[in-house]
This record gives sequence, C-alpha cells and structure tokens, in this order.
Amino acid sequence: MNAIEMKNLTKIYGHNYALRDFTLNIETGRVYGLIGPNGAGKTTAMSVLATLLAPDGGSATVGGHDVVREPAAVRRMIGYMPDFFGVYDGLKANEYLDFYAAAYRIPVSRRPRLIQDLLELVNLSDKTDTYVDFLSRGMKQRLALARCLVHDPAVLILDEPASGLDPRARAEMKEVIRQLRRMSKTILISSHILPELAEMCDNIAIMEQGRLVAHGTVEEVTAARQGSRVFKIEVADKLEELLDYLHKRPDIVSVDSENGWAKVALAGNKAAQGRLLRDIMNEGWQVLEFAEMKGNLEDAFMAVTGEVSY
Ligand SMILES: Nc1ncnc2c1ncn2[C@@H]1O[C@H](COP(=O)(O)OP(=O)(O)OP(=O)(O)O)[C@@H](O)[C@H]1O
Repeated sequence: MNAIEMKNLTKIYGHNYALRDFTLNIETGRVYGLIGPNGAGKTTAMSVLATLLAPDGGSATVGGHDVVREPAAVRRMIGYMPDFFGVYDGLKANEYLDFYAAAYRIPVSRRPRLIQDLLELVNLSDKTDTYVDFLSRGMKQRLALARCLVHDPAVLILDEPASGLDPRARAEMKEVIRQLRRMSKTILISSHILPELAEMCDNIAIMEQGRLVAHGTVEEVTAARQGSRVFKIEVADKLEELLDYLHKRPDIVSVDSENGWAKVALAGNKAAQGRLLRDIMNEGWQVLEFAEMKGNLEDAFMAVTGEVSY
C-alpha cells in the first residue's frame, strides 16, 4: 500500500515548470529521500502534498485522500516541516508544543504527558523550560519536528530538516528520524546532504527541473548510474597485490585504495559479487571485510543531475 502517490503532478509559474509530470509512489513505512539541485521542485512537490499549493495538473493522494478534494483528511494524516519556519518569541519549549497541541484540539488533560514524550523523543527533555529563542539551531529544528508530531501523524513531510546544521546536530536529527522510522512512520525528506540521506533512507528519488530523473533504492540508483556497485574489501595483508589482481579482472570497473582497504566498483549482480569473493579467497587472501558501500550516492546525484561532469 502506498502512503503517498503523486501522479503527473504539474505546477507552472509563468513559463517555468516547477513540477512537470512528476510521478512518484511512496510505500507505507518507507523513509524516502527527495534529492535535487536548487530549484528542482522539491519544496513545490512537498507543498502540494501538504495541501498548501494546488497543482495545475495531475493528482496526489496521502493515505488514499486526494490533496485537493480532501485537504482536511490529508492534514490530519501528515506532519509537515517546512524549510523555513518561524518560532514564537517569548515561549518556552513546552509552551510552544502546548500551543500546537491546542491547535490540534488535544484535550488539556493529555497535553503534559504528550509534551513530555515528544520532548523526550527529540532529545530535548532538559530544555522543557528553556525559551525557544535560546535554543540552538539544531534544537530548534528538532523542536519543530516535535511540533509536527503532536497529532501523531502517520506521514511526515520534512523539507530539508538537516539544513544549516553542524555535523553533531545533523547526527542528532538523523537519530530522531531513525526513531520515527522504528515507529513505522512514512517519511519523505528532502535534502542536499546526500551521504546523510543514503544512511537514513530506504529509497531515493532524484529530481531535476520539476521532473523525476531517477528513483529506487539507494543501491539501485547508484548502480543504475554506474552499471556497477561499490564494495569495500579489507584483507589481512598483501593489499597491493590484491589491487593489482582486481585491476586485471574484467568485472571490476574501478579500483581505489583507501585507508588500507580496497574500494572497488563491480559490474554485475549478486552472483558476480559471490564469484568475486570466492575468487579472492581462492587466490589466498584472508578477507576481513567484504561489504557493499552506500556512500557514493553523491556521485550518483552529481552524474544524474549533471552538476559535475565526469
Ligand atoms: N511562488 C513562486 N513563484 C514563482 N516561481 C516559483 C515560486 N515558487 C517556486 N518557484 C520556482 O519553481 C521552481 C521550483 O522551486 P522549488 O522551491 O520547489 O525548488 P526546490 O527543489 O525546493 O529548491 P531548493 O532546494 O532551493 O529549496 C524554481 O524554479 C523556483 O524558482
């Protein structure tokens, strides 16, 4: 079952297509990354899903509800975190969440427990009585995420939740998103921070100029661009000889050595992967690690969107 369906979505500003026949389905319970360069249409797609913007063509549903015809039902299902949001001066973190809980008509008696749970979830329990203004950017982002959760939505639409955060704050945000995934939420996240998305997401969609240019699992999108998958191979010794050996194999697209291990792009499927491992072991190397790497999503993004030429 798909939590989100977008079919031929089109949005035009003047002569500029912000979305052009954009079609994408997101299965329930998935964490889906939406990647694209500035102006690709990520915010536009998310605004349509959040019922804030009417499309000029096509249709979209969330939980089976049409975003144009049943906006109230869609809003009940989603938590939407925009890329830019204001916070209210003079409110403490718990008051801020109380304000939103009231807006969602959560009974007063339920709110203290709910707010405590939400602050715990986003790792801000010790900031309950801190003025929102005094929180760091990362904390504010996590509080904004907590705000999206007050009505316990099944679907989260997060527009660049990690933007402008330092590595530690990003890691904390990532952890919260992992936690939400464990709670079986369907999550759509846009980002420019590609390696981070690769770690967090099950699937990714790459957009450019309002169009979908690639989608699939992180591994599929990466492989589609290269016709290969990348592996880390660590051996007990004789690394130089291994690199030479790998260079000569026809199924190896490229070989690099990195921090004492080999990074190889292998053409072919799982059977090819099995053959490679067997051959290396048969040749006498003691293999300490043989693992597929997800980290080259950034390469895939650059190649697909043409931001960098190879
Ligand atoms: N209100 C608007 N009026 C006119 N053009 C707009 C408007 N909103 C967006 N656009 C245009 O639509 C296109 C898509 O914009 P959008 O904000 O959806 O992209 P994005 O992928 O979210 O970019 P970013 O990563 O910079 O946030 C861009 O060309 C943008 O200039």
